[in-house]
Amino acid sequence: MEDAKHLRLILRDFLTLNECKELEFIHKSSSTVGYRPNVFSTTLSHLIATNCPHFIIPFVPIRERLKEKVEEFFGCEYELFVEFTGLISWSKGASIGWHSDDNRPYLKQRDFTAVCYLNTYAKDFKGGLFHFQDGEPTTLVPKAGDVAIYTADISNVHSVDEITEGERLTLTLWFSRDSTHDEDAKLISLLSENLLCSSNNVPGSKLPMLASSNMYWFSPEPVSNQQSGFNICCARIHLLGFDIYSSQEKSFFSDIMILMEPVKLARADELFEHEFANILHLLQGLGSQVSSFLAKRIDKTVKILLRMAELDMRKEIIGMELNKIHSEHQTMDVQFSEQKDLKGMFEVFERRVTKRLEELLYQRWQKLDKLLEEQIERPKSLPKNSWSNGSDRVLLNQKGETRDFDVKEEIDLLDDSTFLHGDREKEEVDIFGDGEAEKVDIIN
Ligand SMILES: O=C(O)CCC(=O)C(=O)O
Ligand SMILES: [Fe+2]
Repeated sequence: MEDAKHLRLILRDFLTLNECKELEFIHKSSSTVGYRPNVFSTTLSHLIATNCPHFIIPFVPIRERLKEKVEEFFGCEYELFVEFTGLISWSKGASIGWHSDDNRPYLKQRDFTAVCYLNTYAKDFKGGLFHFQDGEPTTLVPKAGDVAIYTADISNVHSVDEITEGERLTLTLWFSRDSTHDEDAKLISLLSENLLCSSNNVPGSKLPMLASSNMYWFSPEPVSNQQSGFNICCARIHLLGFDIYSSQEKSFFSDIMILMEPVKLARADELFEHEFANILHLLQGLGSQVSSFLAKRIDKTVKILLRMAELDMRKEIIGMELNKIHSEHQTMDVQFSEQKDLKGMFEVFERRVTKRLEELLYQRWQKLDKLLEEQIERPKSLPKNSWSNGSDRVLLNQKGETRDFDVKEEIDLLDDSTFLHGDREKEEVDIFGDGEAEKVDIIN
């Protein structure tokens, strides 16, 4: 970095692994689709908007420490302002070509960048190496805890290789000398609005808001050989070691209605009491809801929860794998004791467990995917005799005239077993029995 033309600073182990894990947990439970394909982000304003402001707590000391480092390294005479803070994850297929971080007119306020790596190249993902176009170092290999700090201008043009496997996670901050771009000011105003709107007396007011319905992941994994979409929320709930319980359905995967119906959160044989509006809501509630059962300090709890969840999931799979190996090879003990290279043996076992973990999750996701497709394809028909004639629904025909809908006979002109008395809002039917198809909107 000693090159004055390319001011940059690489700090090793700036964050502890626990800090990395904690931020990862927050991202996994709260992220939303990002600014580009295969990118997810969790911004602080998103956390406030979804009623999870407590998740900001772990960011605060990290932001402060980073700001001090940046001010010190660049010899800033005046205080800097954090312009943006976000957790950003890139999954397979994401990359970014040569650019500087202030390369748009609306980004000119960005003076310095800090990228904290929250997970590790080769261990958690493949691809995703960072390169500077000029000067030293040329390539950075992301490692959990390390930070890269550089100026946001053209003296630090950089790129990131395409992710080829796994998910790469960073905490990215931009700093500005311009106080009008102070992220804190925006956050404080959002927080005060949020406080004004929520009442502590209302039960459940501390619960997260519904997530946006675009929390969807279109996985480019070759597993299903197609760009199939599956719900990242389910995947993430399971990755975090929890289960979903629906009072409507005994078995979670028996019906995709779970996306639309109230659900509860479960872990092992513990069922948490609160009922969430749907699975998206539950995912957001995961951190805050469970934490209140266990401890007051959210940051500590999240760490504990994360570790428990990981251990549980691993333990379960290790147990299953061992049983399988045992039944496959009655002579397992002999085989193992013959192994001299214990480390090698452990690595093989680890790989096997990890592979099994991935397979299991994919199986679940694929099953869910199939159910989702079935649900979409299944016509929403109701048996004719399940509704009574003389309905008081109001119809709007193509001419814009409204009239009461007095059902005599409903003819399925589309031949798709879909009748007006499904919950479709538009249908083409011969509603008055004169052989003429009418396009109608149902008003209520
Ligand atoms: O994640 C990184 O290593 C850098 C990302 C980057 O260049 C950007 O978001 O502008
Ligand atoms: Fe960049």
